[in-house]
Amino acid sequence: MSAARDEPTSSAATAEPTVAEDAALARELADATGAILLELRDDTGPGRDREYRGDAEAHEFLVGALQRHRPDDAVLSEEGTQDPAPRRGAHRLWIVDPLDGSSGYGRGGDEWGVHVALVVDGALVAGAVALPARGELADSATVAAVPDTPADVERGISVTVSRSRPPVELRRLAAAFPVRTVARSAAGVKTLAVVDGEVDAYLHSGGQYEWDNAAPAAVALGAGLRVTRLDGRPLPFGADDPYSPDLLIARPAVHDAILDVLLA
Ligand SMILES: Nc1ncnc2c1ncn2[C@@H]1O[C@H](COP(=O)(O)O)[C@@H](OP(=O)(O)O)[C@H]1O
Ligand SMILES: [Mg+2]
Repeated sequence: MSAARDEPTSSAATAEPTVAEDAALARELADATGAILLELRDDTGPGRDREYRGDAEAHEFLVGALQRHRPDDAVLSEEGTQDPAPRRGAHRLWIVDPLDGSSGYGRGGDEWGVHVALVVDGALVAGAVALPARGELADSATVAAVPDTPADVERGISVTVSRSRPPVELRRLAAAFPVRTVARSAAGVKTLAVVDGEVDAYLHSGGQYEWDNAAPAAVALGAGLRVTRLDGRPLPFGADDPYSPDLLIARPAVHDAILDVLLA
């Protein structure tokens, strides 16, 4: 994450929000979108109608608020246009998932969230994840650091994975050391389980999009976790095609232990 943009500037012409200001805005808007979703949940019965209304109303509020607060910035939202032309080459691009885990939201569980992230010149600089039904809210600037304690592979590693689409790589990991699998819905729920120290790693493969993982990645990086693709490369953000097939989020010692197995 860039520190240089935190430097104060005296020139109004070049003034741009600081990283801390952008992270605070991400947090404020994730929280406010979450409040709208909680109210809608309480006003509607479980089912597809709640899910579709949640997606649509969260998108409308969140994208409208970003346009008011940051009128010069581009926005990529899961529920918005997928045409890359309006955001191609944008200096500042917000990547948002107004409702991640929407089917769980429709059913009435607590595994869903709101993602708000900012990419500047292709680099992920700020983000926030709200898990309103779980009372959790985290942003990249204020999240506490996760201690990089050693990976005790002999005792085993806990890995959180998609409830509906667990990664095939689990089998290779389980052949190398004991693995405790924790199935959860929603990328933000799984990421905050690593940030909170409840599990050692979040592993996903088989498909995802930048709106699913940009804000979780920003919060994880802010907490000192390592975030990469399963081949060890950093996750790219702001591409024309927002498809983002796989990821691994873990503290560095655990990340090394897992990639040692996956890349062997
Ligand atoms: N194989 C896949 N292809 C496309 N998207 C996927 C996917 N696996 C997970 N996702 C998306 O990643 C998010 C988290 O998924 P999961 O809960 O399974 O971990 C969900 O976003 P949405 O709920 O916003 O659609 C889901 O649609
Ligand atoms: Mg999503």
